[in-house]
Amino acid sequence: MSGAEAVMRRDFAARERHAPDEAQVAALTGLAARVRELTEAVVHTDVDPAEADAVAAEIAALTARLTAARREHPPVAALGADGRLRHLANPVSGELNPIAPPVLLEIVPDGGGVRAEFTLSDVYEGPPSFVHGGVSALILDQLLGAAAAVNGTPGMTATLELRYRRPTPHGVPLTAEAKVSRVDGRKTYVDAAITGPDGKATVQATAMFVMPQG
Ligand SMILES: CCCCCCCCCCCCCCCC(=O)SCCNC(=O)CCNC(=O)[C@H](O)C(C)(C)COP(=O)(O)OP(=O)(O)OC[C@H]1O[C@@H](n2cnc3c(N)ncnc32)[C@H](O)[C@@H]1OP(=O)(O)O
Repeated sequence: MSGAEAVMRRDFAARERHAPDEAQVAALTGLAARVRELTEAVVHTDVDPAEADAVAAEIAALTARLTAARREHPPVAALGADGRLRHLANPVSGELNPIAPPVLLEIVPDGGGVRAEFTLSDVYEGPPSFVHGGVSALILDQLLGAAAAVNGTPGMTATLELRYRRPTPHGVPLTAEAKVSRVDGRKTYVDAAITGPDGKATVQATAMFVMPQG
Protein backbone atom coordinates (compact mmCIF):
# COMPACT_ATOMS: atom_id res chain seq x y z
CA MET A 1 0.00 0.00 0.00
CA SER A 2 1.35 3.45 -0.91
CA GLY A 3 1.77 6.22 1.66
CA ALA A 4 -1.16 8.04 0.05
CA GLU A 5 -3.44 5.06 0.42
CA ALA A 6 -2.38 4.52 4.03
CA VAL A 7 -3.23 8.12 4.89
CA MET A 8 -6.55 8.01 3.06
CA ARG A 9 -7.53 4.70 4.67
CA ARG A 10 -6.74 6.16 8.11
CA ASP A 11 -8.77 9.28 7.31
CA PHE A 12 -11.59 7.16 5.96
CA ALA A 13 -11.74 5.09 9.15
CA ALA A 14 -11.28 8.01 11.54
CA ARG A 15 -14.14 10.04 10.13
CA GLU A 16 -16.50 7.15 9.64
CA ARG A 17 -17.26 8.35 6.15
CA HIS A 18 -19.55 6.10 4.20
CA ALA A 19 -18.30 4.02 1.30
CA PRO A 20 -20.79 3.87 -1.55
CA ASP A 21 -20.74 0.55 -3.40
CA GLU A 22 -19.83 0.41 -7.09
CA ALA A 23 -23.44 0.57 -8.24
CA GLN A 24 -24.09 3.69 -6.17
CA VAL A 25 -20.79 5.26 -7.30
CA ALA A 26 -21.76 4.64 -10.94
CA ALA A 27 -25.22 6.13 -10.44
CA LEU A 28 -23.95 9.15 -8.49
CA THR A 29 -21.20 9.71 -11.07
CA GLY A 30 -23.92 9.94 -13.69
CA LEU A 31 -25.94 12.27 -11.46
CA ALA A 32 -22.93 14.56 -10.95
CA ALA A 33 -22.31 14.61 -14.71
CA ARG A 34 -25.92 15.71 -15.32
CA VAL A 35 -25.51 18.46 -12.68
CA ARG A 36 -22.37 19.68 -14.50
CA GLU A 37 -24.45 19.86 -17.67
CA LEU A 38 -27.07 21.76 -15.71
CA THR A 39 -24.43 24.23 -14.53
CA GLU A 40 -23.34 24.75 -18.14
CA ALA A 41 -26.94 25.27 -19.18
CA VAL A 42 -27.59 27.79 -16.39
CA VAL A 43 -24.48 29.80 -17.22
CA HIS A 44 -25.38 29.97 -20.92
CA THR A 45 -29.17 30.15 -20.93
CA ASP A 46 -31.14 33.09 -22.27
CA VAL A 47 -34.60 31.97 -21.08
CA ASP A 48 -37.07 34.61 -19.97
CA PRO A 49 -37.63 35.26 -16.23
CA ALA A 50 -40.84 33.17 -16.05
CA GLU A 51 -39.09 30.13 -17.55
CA ALA A 52 -36.10 30.64 -15.23
CA ASP A 53 -38.48 30.70 -12.24
CA ALA A 54 -40.25 27.54 -13.43
CA VAL A 55 -36.98 25.67 -13.91
CA ALA A 56 -35.74 26.87 -10.50
CA ALA A 57 -38.87 25.41 -8.87
CA GLU A 58 -38.29 22.05 -10.57
CA ILE A 59 -34.67 22.02 -9.47
CA ALA A 60 -35.69 22.85 -5.89
CA ALA A 61 -38.00 19.82 -5.96
CA LEU A 62 -35.15 17.61 -7.22
CA THR A 63 -32.85 18.96 -4.51
CA ALA A 64 -35.47 18.07 -1.90
CA ARG A 65 -35.59 14.48 -3.24
CA LEU A 66 -31.82 14.10 -2.79
CA THR A 67 -31.81 15.86 0.58
CA ALA A 68 -34.39 13.37 1.87
CA ALA A 69 -31.51 10.88 2.09
CA ARG A 70 -28.77 13.30 3.14
CA ARG A 71 -25.61 11.98 4.82
CA GLU A 72 -23.85 14.13 7.42
CA HIS A 73 -20.55 14.14 5.47
CA PRO A 74 -19.55 13.61 1.84
CA PRO A 75 -17.84 10.28 1.13
CA VAL A 76 -14.12 10.84 1.57
CA ALA A 77 -13.11 7.79 -0.40
CA ALA A 78 -14.24 4.41 -1.57
CA LEU A 79 -12.51 1.29 -2.73
CA GLY A 80 -12.58 1.09 -6.50
CA ALA A 81 -12.90 -2.09 -8.50
CA ASP A 82 -9.10 -2.07 -8.76
CA GLY A 83 -8.78 -1.99 -4.97
CA ARG A 84 -7.45 1.58 -4.91
CA LEU A 85 -8.95 4.35 -2.82
CA ARG A 86 -10.64 7.21 -4.63
CA HIS A 87 -11.36 10.67 -3.27
CA LEU A 88 -14.90 10.71 -4.63
CA ALA A 89 -16.04 14.12 -3.33
CA ASN A 90 -12.81 16.01 -3.98
CA PRO A 91 -13.52 19.43 -5.59
CA VAL A 92 -10.89 18.85 -8.30
CA SER A 93 -10.98 15.16 -9.16
CA GLY A 94 -14.03 13.79 -7.37
CA GLU A 95 -16.34 12.21 -9.90
CA LEU A 96 -19.22 12.55 -7.43
CA ASN A 97 -18.67 16.27 -6.89
CA PRO A 98 -20.37 18.41 -9.54
CA ILE A 99 -18.08 21.37 -8.86
CA ALA A 100 -15.07 19.20 -9.83
CA PRO A 101 -14.37 19.48 -13.60
CA PRO A 102 -13.36 16.56 -12.86
CA VAL A 103 -9.61 16.37 -13.41
CA LEU A 104 -8.73 12.68 -13.24
CA LEU A 105 -5.18 12.05 -12.10
CA GLU A 106 -2.95 9.23 -13.18
CA ILE A 107 0.30 8.08 -11.64
CA VAL A 108 3.34 8.37 -13.90
CA PRO A 109 5.37 5.16 -13.51
CA ASP A 110 8.88 5.00 -12.10
CA GLY A 111 8.54 7.94 -9.72
CA GLY A 112 7.39 10.30 -12.45
CA GLY A 113 4.79 11.96 -10.25
CA VAL A 114 1.22 12.48 -11.41
CA ARG A 115 -0.35 13.90 -14.53
CA ALA A 116 -3.77 14.71 -15.91
CA GLU A 117 -5.30 15.61 -19.24
CA PHE A 118 -8.46 17.67 -19.13
CA THR A 119 -10.48 20.38 -20.82
CA LEU A 120 -12.05 23.21 -18.87
CA SER A 121 -15.26 24.72 -20.19
CA ASP A 122 -16.09 28.40 -20.00
CA VAL A 123 -17.90 27.73 -16.74
CA TYR A 124 -14.39 28.18 -15.31
CA GLU A 125 -13.76 31.42 -17.16
CA GLY A 126 -11.98 34.32 -15.47
CA PRO A 127 -10.81 36.87 -18.05
CA PRO A 128 -12.78 36.52 -21.31
CA SER A 129 -11.73 33.36 -23.19
CA PHE A 130 -9.38 32.21 -20.45
CA VAL A 131 -9.47 30.07 -17.33
CA HIS A 132 -9.81 31.81 -13.96
CA GLY A 133 -6.42 31.92 -12.22
CA GLY A 134 -7.88 30.59 -8.99
CA VAL A 135 -9.18 27.53 -10.83
CA SER A 136 -5.68 26.87 -12.18
CA ALA A 137 -4.35 27.21 -8.62
CA LEU A 138 -6.97 24.75 -7.35
CA ILE A 139 -6.06 22.16 -9.95
CA LEU A 140 -2.33 22.60 -9.41
CA ASP A 141 -2.67 22.33 -5.62
CA GLN A 142 -4.43 19.01 -6.09
CA LEU A 143 -1.79 17.70 -8.50
CA LEU A 144 1.06 18.89 -6.30
CA GLY A 145 -0.54 17.28 -3.24
CA ALA A 146 -1.21 14.05 -5.08
CA ALA A 147 2.41 13.94 -6.28
CA ALA A 148 3.58 14.32 -2.68
CA ALA A 149 1.19 11.59 -1.57
CA VAL A 150 2.12 9.20 -4.36
CA ASN A 151 5.75 9.76 -3.38
CA GLY A 152 4.87 8.32 0.03
CA THR A 153 5.37 11.73 1.68
CA PRO A 154 1.88 13.28 1.88
CA GLY A 155 1.25 16.53 3.72
CA MET A 156 -0.75 19.69 4.05
CA THR A 157 -0.05 22.53 1.61
CA ALA A 158 2.18 24.93 3.56
CA THR A 159 3.29 27.11 0.66
CA LEU A 160 2.06 27.43 -2.91
CA GLU A 161 3.84 29.71 -5.37
CA LEU A 162 2.32 30.31 -8.79
CA ARG A 163 3.76 31.89 -11.92
CA TYR A 164 1.14 32.74 -14.51
CA ARG A 165 3.26 32.71 -17.69
CA ARG A 166 0.48 33.13 -20.25
CA PRO A 167 -3.31 32.92 -20.19
CA THR A 168 -4.75 29.38 -19.95
CA PRO A 169 -7.36 28.89 -22.68
CA HIS A 170 -10.63 27.11 -21.97
CA GLY A 171 -12.29 24.67 -24.35
CA VAL A 172 -9.01 23.07 -25.46
CA PRO A 173 -7.09 20.05 -24.15
CA LEU A 174 -4.72 20.90 -21.31
CA THR A 175 -2.09 18.79 -19.57
CA ALA A 176 -0.90 19.15 -15.99
CA GLU A 177 2.02 17.37 -14.42
CA ALA A 178 3.52 17.41 -10.92
CA LYS A 179 6.64 15.79 -9.53
CA VAL A 180 8.45 15.80 -6.21
CA SER A 181 11.77 17.62 -6.39
CA ARG A 182 13.01 17.14 -2.82
CA VAL A 183 12.08 15.74 0.58
CA ASP A 184 13.50 17.25 3.76
CA GLY A 185 12.17 15.56 6.88
CA ARG A 186 8.45 16.35 7.12
CA LYS A 187 8.67 18.78 4.19
CA THR A 188 8.09 17.73 0.59
CA TYR A 189 8.81 20.13 -2.28
CA VAL A 190 6.90 19.63 -5.52
CA ASP A 191 6.94 21.32 -8.95
CA ALA A 192 4.01 21.38 -11.36
CA ALA A 193 2.77 23.06 -14.51
CA ILE A 194 -0.28 23.34 -16.71
CA THR A 195 0.56 23.11 -20.41
CA GLY A 196 -1.57 24.29 -23.32
CA PRO A 197 -2.10 22.48 -26.64
CA ASP A 198 0.94 24.28 -28.08
CA GLY A 199 3.14 22.55 -25.50
CA LYS A 200 3.93 25.78 -23.66
CA ALA A 201 3.44 26.07 -19.92
CA THR A 202 0.69 28.54 -18.98
CA VAL A 203 1.04 28.24 -15.20
CA GLN A 204 3.99 26.92 -13.21
CA ALA A 205 3.81 26.12 -9.52
CA THR A 206 6.06 25.15 -6.66
CA ALA A 207 4.68 24.00 -3.34
CA MET A 208 5.87 22.72 -0.01
CA PHE A 209 3.82 20.13 1.84
CA VAL A 210 4.30 19.50 5.54
CA MET A 211 3.26 16.29 7.22
CA PRO A 212 1.57 17.50 10.44
CA GLN A 213 3.32 16.56 13.67
CA GLY A 214 2.03 13.23 14.93
C1 LIG B 1 -4.07 8.60 -9.18
C2 LIG B 1 -3.56 9.58 -8.17
C3 LIG B 1 -3.83 9.11 -6.73
C4 LIG B 1 -3.46 10.20 -5.81
C5 LIG B 1 -3.80 9.78 -4.39
C6 LIG B 1 -4.51 10.89 -3.82
C7 LIG B 1 -3.86 11.35 -2.59
C8 LIG B 1 -4.61 12.50 -2.03
C9 LIG B 1 -4.06 13.76 -2.61
C10 LIG B 1 -4.77 14.89 -1.98
C11 LIG B 1 -4.12 16.16 -2.47
C12 LIG B 1 -4.80 17.31 -1.79
C13 LIG B 1 -4.06 18.57 -2.16
C14 LIG B 1 -4.70 19.74 -1.42
C15 LIG B 1 -4.04 19.87 -0.08
C16 LIG B 1 -4.72 20.98 0.78
O1 LIG B 1 -5.59 21.57 0.30
S1 LIG B 1 -4.21 21.11 2.36
C17 LIG B 1 -5.20 22.50 2.89
C18 LIG B 1 -4.45 23.80 2.83
N1 LIG B 1 -3.39 23.80 3.80
C19 LIG B 1 -3.65 23.96 5.11
O2 LIG B 1 -4.77 24.15 5.54
C20 LIG B 1 -2.45 23.88 6.02
C21 LIG B 1 -2.68 24.67 7.30
N2 LIG B 1 -1.47 24.62 8.08
C22 LIG B 1 -1.24 23.55 8.89
O3 LIG B 1 -2.05 22.67 9.07
C23 LIG B 1 0.09 23.55 9.60
O4 LIG B 1 0.58 24.85 9.68
C24 LIG B 1 1.14 22.66 8.86
C25 LIG B 1 1.37 23.12 7.42
C26 LIG B 1 0.64 21.19 8.85
C27 LIG B 1 2.44 22.74 9.60
O5 LIG B 1 2.14 22.52 10.95
P1 LIG B 1 3.21 21.87 11.93
O6 LIG B 1 3.39 20.42 11.61
O7 LIG B 1 2.82 22.23 13.32
O8 LIG B 1 4.50 22.65 11.46
P2 LIG B 1 5.73 23.09 12.32
O9 LIG B 1 6.15 21.98 13.23
O10 LIG B 1 5.48 24.43 12.91
O11 LIG B 1 6.77 23.30 11.15
C28 LIG B 1 7.44 22.21 10.52
C29 LIG B 1 8.42 22.80 9.55
O12 LIG B 1 7.68 23.32 8.42
C30 LIG B 1 7.89 24.73 8.30
N3 LIG B 1 6.63 25.33 7.94
C31 LIG B 1 5.43 25.02 8.43
N4 LIG B 1 4.48 25.76 7.83
C32 LIG B 1 5.10 26.56 6.96
C33 LIG B 1 4.67 27.53 6.04
N5 LIG B 1 3.38 27.82 5.88
N6 LIG B 1 5.59 28.14 5.29
C34 LIG B 1 6.89 27.85 5.40
N7 LIG B 1 7.38 26.92 6.27
C35 LIG B 1 6.49 26.29 7.03
C36 LIG B 1 8.38 25.18 9.67
O13 LIG B 1 9.16 26.34 9.57
C37 LIG B 1 9.17 23.99 10.12
O14 LIG B 1 10.42 24.01 9.50
P3 LIG B 1 11.76 23.51 10.28
O15 LIG B 1 11.84 24.36 11.50
O16 LIG B 1 11.50 22.05 10.63
O17 LIG B 1 12.86 23.70 9.29
